[in-house]
Amino acid sequence: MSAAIETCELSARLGEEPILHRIALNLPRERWTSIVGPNGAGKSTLLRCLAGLLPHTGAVSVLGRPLADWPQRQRARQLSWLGQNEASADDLTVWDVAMLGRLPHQAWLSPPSADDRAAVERALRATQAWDWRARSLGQLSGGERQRVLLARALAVEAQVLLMDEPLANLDPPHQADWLELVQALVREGKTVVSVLHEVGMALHADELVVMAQGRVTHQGPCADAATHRALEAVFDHRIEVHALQGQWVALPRINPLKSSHHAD
Ligand SMILES: Nc1ncnc2c1ncn2[C@@H]1O[C@H](COP(=O)(O)OP(=O)(O)OP(=O)(O)O)[C@@H](O)[C@H]1O
Repeated sequence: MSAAIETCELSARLGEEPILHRIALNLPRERWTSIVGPNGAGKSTLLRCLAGLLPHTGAVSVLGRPLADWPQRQRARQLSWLGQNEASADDLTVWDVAMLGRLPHQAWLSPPSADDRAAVERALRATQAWDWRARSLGQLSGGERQRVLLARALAVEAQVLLMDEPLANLDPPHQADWLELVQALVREGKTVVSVLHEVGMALHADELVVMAQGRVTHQGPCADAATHRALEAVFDHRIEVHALQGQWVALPRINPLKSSHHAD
């Protein structure tokens, strides 16, 4: 299957600091890929490079075309972005925030079309944010706000969605909703690439990219034993991957000596 995103010798710096080191990736189309790894591994930096938000060296191509060759608006229609702790205008209404996702579809200063309004409604309903559409973003809780930002990313109706920590602040039912949403997007033929700290959630993806110290240490299907071993290794064997009721789960590995006082 052809790649949604390919990188070759991708390197990036933040300030003077080299952060990503010659990353080669091939992320399949119509699949969900999760990027995991310890704090500071460079996951967000990689995702920002894939989105064209950070200067880098080496090559990145999206849907078979080098990132730099895409006209900006066209790229913004094909590549949707949900960032981590994004600053957004608190006084905008939820409806207006979601409508920002339609900007790449709109002519300069023209009002939203019926298609734009329909896409925004679908997106707000999909994240159960529709009832808040007249409220301002600043009046929402962290998790509610995250669902509105997710709706904005969905409203783009892009072919490829890049999401950095999309589960931040979401309670368990809404995390499960997010999983179903991503699976539905993939069934529709979209490609999703997410950075996730919740390893158990990441294991629901089709593919896993494991990162440490600015490098990819493993890429493979989530169901593969080799992927599980790479995951356990990158987290210093402080987690163990097990099968449970048809799902993969990551359990913390607790040192019995250190925790023995709990049993006293
Ligand atoms: N402005 C900066 N200048 C230099 N180094 C930076 C800068 N911003 C971030 N870094 C460093 O870059 C590295 C990669 O950061 P990045 O946010 O990509 O990691 P991450 O894997 O997403 O981490 P986390 O899991 O903690 O979110 C970290 O070691 C971080 O300290």
